[in-house]
Amino acid sequence: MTHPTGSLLTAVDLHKAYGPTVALDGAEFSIHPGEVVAVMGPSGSGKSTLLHCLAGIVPPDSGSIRYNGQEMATMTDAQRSALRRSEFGFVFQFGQLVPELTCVENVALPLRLNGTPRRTAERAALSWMERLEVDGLKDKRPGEVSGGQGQRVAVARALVTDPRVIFADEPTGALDSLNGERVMELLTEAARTTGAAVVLVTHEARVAAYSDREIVVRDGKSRDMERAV
Ligand SMILES: Nc1ncnc2c1ncn2[C@@H]1O[C@H](COP(=O)(O)OP(=O)(O)OP(=O)(O)O)[C@@H](O)[C@H]1O
Repeated sequence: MTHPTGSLLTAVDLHKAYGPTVALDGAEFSIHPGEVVAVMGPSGSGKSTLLHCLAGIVPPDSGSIRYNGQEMATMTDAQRSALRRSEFGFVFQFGQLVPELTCVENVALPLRLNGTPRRTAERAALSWMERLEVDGLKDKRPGEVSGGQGQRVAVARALVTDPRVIFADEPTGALDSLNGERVMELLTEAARTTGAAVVLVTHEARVAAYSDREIVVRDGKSRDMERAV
């Protein structure tokens, strides 16, 4: 298997084991700029491991991952973490907002970590919070907002650096269906306006319906599903 051309992020023949547990067993992946790809599959099939490998958080035991044509394994740790800070955005199941910071400080955090001055960072953060309809919560702390509101704050934080790829691991997993759908609508709409690609891990067909394409992971192996509609 070779890397497909024209893709932004590709993985070929990924293997990863945790001790005796095989998490990835020859998984493949590719995503184009601006594409929303849902990674589906049963619990324990290797979805999160695939996402962590693609994002350069966990190194695979073997196989190849390329971002923008560059082999991830040949990057230094510093290069990989710079990539995560500037090119990638992350949304997890439980927002993982910093409880001590206000919502606007949380959204501004990735820019602050990249060295952007506070005022500029918070101005950009607020404009993303407006788009995610949570600007009214700017001075509240994560403990004072609802689950759905917190996830929208987390989506704003993932988008604030204008990433090329957004990794979303069960972003609606802790939400009721109405809130979940709103988060998905806002996330995919925002990604389409900025041209970011979205890697969306979910086991819910309703959430995957927001994607352009689905990949099913089973026992660490992946299969590309052509969407009928
Ligand atoms: N850090 C780890 N240490 C040990 N085993 C792990 C670790 N991470 C994942 N695993 C194991 O690897 C396999 C794949 O896990 P992974 O979390 O990738 O699956 P998943 O499809 O995302 O599951 P879920 O839908 O339940 O989140 C599972 O058997 C899991 O127990």
